[in-house]
Amino acid sequence: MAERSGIVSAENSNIHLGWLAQRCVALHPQLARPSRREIDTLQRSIPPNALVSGAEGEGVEPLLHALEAFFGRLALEAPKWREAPAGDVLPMLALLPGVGCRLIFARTPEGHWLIEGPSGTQQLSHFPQGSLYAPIVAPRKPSEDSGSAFAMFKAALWARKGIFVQAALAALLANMLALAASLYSMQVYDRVIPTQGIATLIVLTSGVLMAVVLELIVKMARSNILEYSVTGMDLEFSHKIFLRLLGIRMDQFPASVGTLSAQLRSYETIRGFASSATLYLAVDAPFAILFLGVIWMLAGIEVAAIPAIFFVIALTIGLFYRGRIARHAESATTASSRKLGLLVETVENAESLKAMGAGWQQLTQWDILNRHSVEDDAKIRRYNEQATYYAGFMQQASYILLVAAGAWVAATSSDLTTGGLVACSILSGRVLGPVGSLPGLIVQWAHAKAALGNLEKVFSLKCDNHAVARPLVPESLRGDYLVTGLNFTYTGRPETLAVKHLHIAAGEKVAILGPVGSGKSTLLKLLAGLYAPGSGRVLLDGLDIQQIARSHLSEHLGYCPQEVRLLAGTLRANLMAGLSGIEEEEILRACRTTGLDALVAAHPKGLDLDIAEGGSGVSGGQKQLIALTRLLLTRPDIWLLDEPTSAMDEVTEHRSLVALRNAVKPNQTMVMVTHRPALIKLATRLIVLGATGISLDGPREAVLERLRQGVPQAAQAQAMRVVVPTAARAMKDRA
Ligand SMILES: Nc1ncnc2c1ncn2[C@@H]1O[C@H](COP(=O)(O)OP(=O)(O)OP(=O)(O)O)[C@@H](O)[C@H]1O
Repeated sequence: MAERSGIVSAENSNIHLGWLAQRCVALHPQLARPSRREIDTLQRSIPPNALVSGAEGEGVEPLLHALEAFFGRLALEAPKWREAPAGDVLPMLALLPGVGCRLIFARTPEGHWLIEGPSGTQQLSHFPQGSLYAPIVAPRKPSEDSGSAFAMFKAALWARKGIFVQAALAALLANMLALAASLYSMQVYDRVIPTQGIATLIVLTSGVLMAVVLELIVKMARSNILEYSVTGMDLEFSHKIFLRLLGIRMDQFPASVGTLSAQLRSYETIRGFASSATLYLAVDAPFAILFLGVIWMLAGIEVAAIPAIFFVIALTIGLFYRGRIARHAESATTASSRKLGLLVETVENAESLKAMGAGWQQLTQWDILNRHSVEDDAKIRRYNEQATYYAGFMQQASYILLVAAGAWVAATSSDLTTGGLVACSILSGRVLGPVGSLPGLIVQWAHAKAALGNLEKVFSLKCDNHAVARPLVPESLRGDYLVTGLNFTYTGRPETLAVKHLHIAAGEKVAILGPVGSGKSTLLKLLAGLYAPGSGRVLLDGLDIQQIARSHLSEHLGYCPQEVRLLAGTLRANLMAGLSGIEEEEILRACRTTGLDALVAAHPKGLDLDIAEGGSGVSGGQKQLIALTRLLLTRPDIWLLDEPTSAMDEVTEHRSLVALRNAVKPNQTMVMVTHRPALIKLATRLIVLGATGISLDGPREAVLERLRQGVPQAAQAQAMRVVVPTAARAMKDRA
């Protein structure tokens, strides 16, 4: 990276990431525009003095980091900063001290630079000293790693092909140098001992020692090169896999958290295989042919044939064990994933298990799974040992037979000298050496293959904005929903929801009612774009919601889940999750509105009170208060609430409803799922779900009246028993 301390002067107000994003997308329409919140977060990470004079580069690092993240978010190639503009790679991004962040578009025939900023275009004859420039380059082809785990690994290896070529060259050199040792022995036996040539011995020994030292250096260098690239791959993989996890569409999420985490961790096994020393030994295997060639030259084909035959036999035995080892490795990997799943489930539900006295069931399952994985491991170990013993036996037998054949050739003809025989015996060890490492390699390969299969399962899950090349980022969202021909089914379940036609106009306040399990939450998740319908469409403002960028939906849609889960950290961090630039006073104001201030005031740490993973240590009602307060802080355009007050007492619920009533603007759409009569008061329209989809839909009073008169289905009537009379009474009271 270029020297940066030269960047001085100017104001941060001249760095407009919003404008820059717009221009970049105009230049490369295939780029996905980041959401306003993402841009805002990056903009805030740039200190005010990022390009300010006298600060001697202070603030420049965060600016460059922010721009790097910005380029990454746009899927542009990382900026490669230069100290001079280049006419042949325009347009370029320019950080101009005293001017700001600009785009250089062209150079006029008079030699002036045409630059563009948020307030328009201008010409500059020269740039201020200390400016930095980076070309804006979109990737030549979309990243290949989105399809499968294998494609991701392949792309990462391909990107580092230069390093592997270097490693292969180092292997070639190391093996050529290894030849020197065997040829040295030959010269000592044939030339030095018969002639007592001590001077020759000293020269030869010095030469071969140098060769051996060189071999060591080359091997160390090779190992360092590979280690460096493996570390880089490791960071890349873990980042991409986590990103993939974050992108999985919610209806695709596997039911077992433990199994999913085990699958995600599989990459560690693959990484272990890629970085294993045994793999590097395998690189030496092709050189066996070189050594066989030298043996052939020194002793003839009959001697060279012996290590060649044993090489083939050892290889065949290794491959024979491959299938067995692979089979057990696969089932051991599956068992270990399921063990982790069971472990996570047990820890998460420890309280319920204890209360129900069902711990022994988990223990039985644990023991069964454990037995499977221990048996598989034992079998793999046994096969590995057997294969290793066979390989060792092959090496010894090859050595003995080679010496015997060589001695026979030497005794019956003058084609082979004693020195030649010694050299051949050393080289035969080199031929069979890599085969000795084969069993270990097979075991690691089998585990890596099973792990890859596991990871592939995660990669086969559909992501948000699945198959949408360029997710839409509309300027605003009004909240006009149109659902047509919708069908939704959870994997392995009967159809959960069918909605032929549903229109919710922008600004409507809708409550969804219905019996337990009728699909209310599912419908809300479909309206939030968290789930994609199996068939039919959910249109938001006339756009297919699945085509709107997920980050954009998260920014504009306030979704409050039925079961609130909190993140490990502080209360403040939970209230601010995904948000930035919110002042403490604003947080406290929101807390006062919902009544969360009581929790803040009761704790000596206030907003910094610690929250454990999943939110344990906070009551159900408090969790809902936290979720609601956070929702108020996000100031969404559309409100989707799934039983937001179900765990609250009446007073808290009343306060929350007042807060909601004040926060939701008349032109904003609000859809609530509820069993609570109090919440219905906020709605002007009620939708009742039955077993077959929407059974009633209309203005609140009309629907309540219908429900009181007689409900279409018995099950529905039961669900309405609580809601209807109380809500109707409440409305009568009001009237
Ligand atoms: N993740 C899931 N995997 C499989 N089936 C599910 C899943 N979530 C819900 N279901 C099933 O889908 C149906 C509808 O569930 P949903 O949560 O939408 O109902 P609901 O009307 O919101 O119920 P409740 O009033 O109890 O909250 C139920 O039969 C439920 O068992």
